[in-house]
Amino acid sequence: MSVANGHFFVLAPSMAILFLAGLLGICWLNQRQQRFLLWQSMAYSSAALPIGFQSFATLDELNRYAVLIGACYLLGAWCLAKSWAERWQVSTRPRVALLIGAATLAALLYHSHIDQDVWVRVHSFSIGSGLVLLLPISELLKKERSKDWLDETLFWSSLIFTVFTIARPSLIALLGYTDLRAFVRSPYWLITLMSILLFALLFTFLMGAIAFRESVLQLRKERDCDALTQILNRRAFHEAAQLLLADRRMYPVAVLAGDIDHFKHINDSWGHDRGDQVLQLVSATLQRNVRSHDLVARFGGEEFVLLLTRIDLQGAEDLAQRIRSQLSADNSLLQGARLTISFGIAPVTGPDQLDSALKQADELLYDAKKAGRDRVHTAGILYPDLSL
Ligand SMILES: Nc1nc2c(ncn2[C@@H]2O[C@H](COP(=O)(O)OP(=O)(O)OP(=O)(O)O)[C@@H](O)[C@H]2O)c(=O)[nH]1
Repeated sequence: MSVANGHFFVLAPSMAILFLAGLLGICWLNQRQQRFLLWQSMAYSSAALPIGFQSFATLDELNRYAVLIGACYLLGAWCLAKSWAERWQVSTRPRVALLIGAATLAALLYHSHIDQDVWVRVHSFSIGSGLVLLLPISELLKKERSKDWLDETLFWSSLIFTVFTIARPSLIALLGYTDLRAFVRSPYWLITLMSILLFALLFTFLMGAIAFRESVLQLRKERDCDALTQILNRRAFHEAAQLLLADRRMYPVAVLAGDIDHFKHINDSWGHDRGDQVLQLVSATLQRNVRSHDLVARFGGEEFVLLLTRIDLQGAEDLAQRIRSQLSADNSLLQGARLTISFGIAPVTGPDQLDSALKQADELLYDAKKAGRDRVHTAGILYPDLSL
């Protein structure tokens, strides 16, 4: 690559990095949640400008603007560190980063205006940027890392890039490329450009893939979960229940239909917000009492459904009674009043029979309400008709 090959070719690497910056910026603008995309976009923009300038500059101009160029690269390194930190939820230690930046700029100033030495400048800049990148990595090492393969790849790529940033001048010197007189046409600059471009592509791919997966997970959660209580909604319950019921090892299975008693009265007396808190308390209590392979769902209003696996009807009834007594003992939300709930319980004998089991549990729940509420009615047991 040389200036003689035309302006476009010389500017191609910086344009490519600017293009990636734009791409990441657009991705961030679309949902404005994953800020690591924004920081990465800013990192690429900060690096693309000096790369473009250096592709044209003479050695004399490089000496004159060394501090400005260094400041842009350092800012880019800090933005990239910030994007990793944002993803890992760690600090970039801004004060330490500022100190490293100041020391690097001082070295660049000295070796560009007092004792001109391009090699020392190149080394100072590489070490300074590398140390800034190392800050979030060292913070991440203090806490437990995610075992997810994309996050693991991001961590190792970040570490390799940081080590490479620090050691790049020495590595290129090992190849014998130490002549920096015609800087922009030197093999040093070519190798540097190519490696920056490759890493920029790698990080764009990784961060893009992480952002895409997060968005899909978020959408799936919004589709499957009730917004207020964060438990399954009716549609997701049916989908998950069919999967569970197809596994013979899960039997015996019982379905519980639960309904908070006099919920309208709770809303009317304590307000709708308190009603919402009661719904959250009930769903938390239900979840606390079931096992990991059981299902808890809100079917709407104050109506909940549980699918309990590897449990007989007696066990399911004991569990419903336990939930009932835990809720009525908790008077944190309804001072001076008891929070009660009624349940109907029916067995499920196969995937095709879920709907009829739900219907039966609903009828038993209706009977429990009629019989005075705050009680559990289980299939196969005759209860006295208290409504008479
Ligand atoms: N706070 C709150 N209230 C809700 C929500 N969804 C439904 N409701 C209210 O829940 C109440 C349900 O009232 P009803 O169906 O009469 O039931 P109930 O008062 O519990 O009576 P029983 O079930 O017979 O004991 C209605 O007033 C709805 O407005 C919600 O998401 N939040």
